[in-house]
Amino acid sequence: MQKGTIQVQTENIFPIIKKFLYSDHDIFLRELISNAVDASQKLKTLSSIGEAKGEYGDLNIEIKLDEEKKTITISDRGIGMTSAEVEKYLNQVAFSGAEEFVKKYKGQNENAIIGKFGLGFYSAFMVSDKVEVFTKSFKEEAPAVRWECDGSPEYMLEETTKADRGTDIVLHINEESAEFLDADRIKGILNRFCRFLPIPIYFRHKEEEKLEEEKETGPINNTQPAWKKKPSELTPEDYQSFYKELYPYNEPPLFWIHLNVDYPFNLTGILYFPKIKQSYEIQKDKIQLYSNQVFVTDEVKDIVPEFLMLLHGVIDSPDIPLNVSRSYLQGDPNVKKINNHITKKVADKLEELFNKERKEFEGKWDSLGLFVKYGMMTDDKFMERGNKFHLFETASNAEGAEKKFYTLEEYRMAAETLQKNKEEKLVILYTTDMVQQDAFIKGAEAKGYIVVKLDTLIDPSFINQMETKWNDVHFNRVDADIADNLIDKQENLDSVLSKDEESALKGLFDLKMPGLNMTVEVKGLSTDAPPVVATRPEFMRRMKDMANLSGPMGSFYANMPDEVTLTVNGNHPIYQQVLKSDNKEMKEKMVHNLADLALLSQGLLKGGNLTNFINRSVDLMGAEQLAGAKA
Ligand SMILES: Nc1ncnc2c1ncn2[C@@H]1O[C@H](COP(=O)(O)OP(=O)(O)OP(=O)(O)O)[C@@H](O)[C@H]1O
Repeated sequence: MQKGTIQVQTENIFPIIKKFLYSDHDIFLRELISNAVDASQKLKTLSSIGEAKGEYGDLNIEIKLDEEKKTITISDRGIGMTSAEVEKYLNQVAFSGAEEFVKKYKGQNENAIIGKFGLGFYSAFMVSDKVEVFTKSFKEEAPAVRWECDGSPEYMLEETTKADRGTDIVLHINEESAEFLDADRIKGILNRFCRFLPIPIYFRHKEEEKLEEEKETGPINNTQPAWKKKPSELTPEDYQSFYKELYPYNEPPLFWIHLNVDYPFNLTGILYFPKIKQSYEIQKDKIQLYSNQVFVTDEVKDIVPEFLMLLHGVIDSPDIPLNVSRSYLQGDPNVKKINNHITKKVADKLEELFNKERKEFEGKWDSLGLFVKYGMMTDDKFMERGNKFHLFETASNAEGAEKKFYTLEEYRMAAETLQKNKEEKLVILYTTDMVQQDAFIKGAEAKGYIVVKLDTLIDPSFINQMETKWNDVHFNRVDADIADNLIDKQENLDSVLSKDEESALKGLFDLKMPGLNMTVEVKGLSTDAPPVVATRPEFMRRMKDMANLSGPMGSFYANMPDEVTLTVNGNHPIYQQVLKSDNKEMKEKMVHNLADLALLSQGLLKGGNLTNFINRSVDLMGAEQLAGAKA
């Protein structure tokens, strides 16, 4: 037997390491199993080049929990270690690593440290009072050895007997880590970190002694996950079922992108576009990051562009270290490259779908639109690509009307002659609510304008941003003005009324209503246009919309009265009667009702104003009936 002192100067590194790593003790299992996987794969490689002799048999890794003895054992049938290798790798490499760690980061901020350092083998001491290693090298002449250490720099190394090649790491779980003596807890960790490891992993614990039986039920991991296969080997069903494996409760994805890069960095993975019905359903952090099939994290913030966090799936890159942290990733040049690559691939895929299967693409626009718009807003490179396949969906309530989709260029071509304003900008008319704004949509369509639907949560910001990015385009909500004025061509419209009649009419509409700041104008619209149209200037309405969202400016705008323009249609026949009538009270009531009806259609008639309208309407009905009875 050999006793020795591990070559470190700092006497008490373990308390420090324990403290630093406190936040995620679970990873000890990932680290030790990763080592076991490495050892198994090294054996495969050595055997394939003829350096390890004979059949290597099965290379299964076994995790055994013994609640009574309070141990967790990780066993592999990999290359194992000779006595000299144990000295070298466990006493020198692993522990000098630990010492370096302490020297470098003592006294520093905890978050900055975790992730900059491979935790490796000594992470075993986060949860153990004592660690034993039984190992037998694949080199046949080498005897098996047992190594033991209680976390102090003293260790013990002796020859032992071990039937099989490989390594057993026995962790004597310490008092504070008793939680890991629970089978469900261990299963949970295995599921998280080891689900797609390339070597079969079996878990057994004392109460389920029958390992053979368990073997029949199969390993806990899928050793050949879809992303590791060639796209040509996979059917759409394979992709779908892999998605189901990752997210059992989700609806099937819309489509996917298989990533496969060798140069200048190594990356594989599958990204899925999920079905999203509403923007509030969006869940970020669904993409899982792996390093050689070892789960690293599902916080992919710095690897995947912000807007693509809406995607689901898996990214695997050995160029990303196991112990990633935010601060580490931000400084990593590979991460930036990976980021750009993913953005490009996603744009390629969308463009391809758009070009080859436009109908299908349009059918998925409800969900796709969110990614595309979000991407165009946050990433100028992506916007350049997106300009080609971003779609506007038409809004039409007309009977039998079919949904149409326009790219920006197509919209421009179709609307250019009618929808250019006096500054030569293309005016895109949109609705945020097809039901509420029905009358306005119909009015605009009657003039030959094309109204599109921009009714999702991100559309208001999308509109604002695209107006600055597409510099010859202006957006106008379809109810921002009467149809004649929507495009702002500054054409003069005359009514059939004389100047005197117009000002008399305008006077009648000089109504004072709390909470509303009204401007009245008399115009000559067509006779079948409504008698009064209430509109809200685009700018003010946007301000109000923003007010609902945030900040001190928000509450400033929220408290401002609603700006409304009442456009009185001088050509409407009803005014001939109104102007002729001597009944002042009746006239005033009618005019007020006409104004209220217009406000009602804009959702601006509230509170006392609404009550007055109801009462007045009841009054008017009575009066009319009475008038009818007299005659
Ligand atoms: N199960 C095992 N079988 C054979 N060798 C092992 C085993 N576990 C550890 N080793 C040896 O001990 C060395 C040190 O392990 P450790 O986990 O500390 O570092 P690492 O695996 O090299 O790097 P990392 O810090 O990324 O884990 C390994 O490189 C390997 O040579």
